[in-house]
Amino acid sequence: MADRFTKMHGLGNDFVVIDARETAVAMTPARAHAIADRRFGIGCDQLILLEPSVKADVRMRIFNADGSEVEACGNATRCVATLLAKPAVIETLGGMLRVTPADGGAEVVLGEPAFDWEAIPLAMPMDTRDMPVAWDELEHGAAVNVGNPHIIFFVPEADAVPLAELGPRIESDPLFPERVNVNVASLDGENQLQLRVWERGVGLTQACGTGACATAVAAIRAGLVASPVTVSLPGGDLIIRWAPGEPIVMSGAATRVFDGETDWARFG
Ligand SMILES: N[C@@H](CCC[C@H](N)C(=O)O)C(=O)O
Repeated sequence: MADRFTKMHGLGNDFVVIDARETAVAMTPARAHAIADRRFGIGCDQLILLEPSVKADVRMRIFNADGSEVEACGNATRCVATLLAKPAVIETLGGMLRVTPADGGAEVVLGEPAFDWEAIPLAMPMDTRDMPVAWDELEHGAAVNVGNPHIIFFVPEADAVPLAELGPRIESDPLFPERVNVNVASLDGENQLQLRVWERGVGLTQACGTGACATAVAAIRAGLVASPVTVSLPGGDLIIRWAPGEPIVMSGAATRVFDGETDWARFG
């Protein structure tokens, strides 16, 4: 039997989106991992499963390429918003997201960021504005949870950081009981940041929407920039708006690549 999916990306962060709102598709970490595999599967950074929701217009489940099911994905949320093609509320493990499709992309209203060490979560109490931590040249991170956990390092030159080496070490450090997404950012003009992200459960990606949100929030909190902030990632730019006590708003592009058919049974 042919099963349908849509291949999409948000600034090069790519997804296999399965619309299971009418016909259920069983998903397990092993199956998601097999589908995401770029050699033997379809290939993607995240697998996105759309299911019916009793609380919102749709429920969006997010699986990283390693098969782990996670709470949030900013770029995929914009992609799903364009598929829904009208203003909607999307239920995720990380909270309810309000989305509005816009020309070539979408605007997403995420919840308010969390800063308490327990909410990141961290393994021990710590000031999340300026953490007394260091992994080689990456020191004094800031931690923010925007539905999923992030650590952010502000550095003179984001491109110069050996993130492929430091990212996996930090992601799996015991300080982060649920692992962490690792962001390195540098100031790139007034209210502009350059960002690279090592994503939990994936590795280096072309863009990370929640990473852009967490980094902009940490930079605003540190007084480095003012909202709105332009965050430039290897795959393109996102605009992030935020003020203390308010939800984060992210705007950016979303791209439909192709509609495909397969047989989910071949992925276990
Ligand atoms: N690419 C995403 C983030 C996906 C989830 C992340 N890897 C995690 O494990 O939390 C984005 O655009 O936000």
